[in-house]
Amino acid sequence: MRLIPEPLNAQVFAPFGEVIEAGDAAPSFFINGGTTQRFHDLAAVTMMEEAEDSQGSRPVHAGISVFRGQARRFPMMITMLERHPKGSQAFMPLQGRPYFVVVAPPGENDEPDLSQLRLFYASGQQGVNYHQGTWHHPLLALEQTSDFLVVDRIGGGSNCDEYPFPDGQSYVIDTGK
Ligand SMILES: NC(=O)N[C@@H](O)C(=O)O
Ligand code: NI
Repeated sequence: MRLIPEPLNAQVFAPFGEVIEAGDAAPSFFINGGTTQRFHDLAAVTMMEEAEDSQGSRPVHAGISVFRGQARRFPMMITMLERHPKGSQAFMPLQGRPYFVVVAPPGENDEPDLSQLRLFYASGQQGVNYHQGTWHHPLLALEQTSDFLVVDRIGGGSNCDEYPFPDGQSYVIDTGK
């Protein structure tokens, strides 16, 4: 089955997370004597604490990392999704390059509802913050190797559930170029 890319905006992405974008619709105010416009609280970082029994591990914190994603080749077969049940995960492009986002809503089951699978085209000015538990495909950089600032939970316990699609069930994504 082929997934059709949809333009990304805060409304359509709301079931999956937030869009991080310094646009006209974003709440903002001026600080630093009017020299800086603060686009305020665009997304929430959520994290679950350590399990009681995790001895000696570093305290849970929101880590800031850089992901250097290699350009994917298209058309591409999507055969799995993952989720982070203990924390949110945010991606912000650092070089203004577009990327694809594949998501399915979070839920109580151990499997995503693939009937609600969505493909979004994110511009190079849009970041995404996946809600805790939102099913998503790992980073899908387009065109060229691209750097992304990533904010997610660093801490103990298992925080990455992977779901390989059942045999014979796969989805094709393409840039249409
Ligand atoms: N595994 C990892 O750190 N990256 C994924 O979570 C991803 O969403 O790219
Ligand atoms: Ni992830």
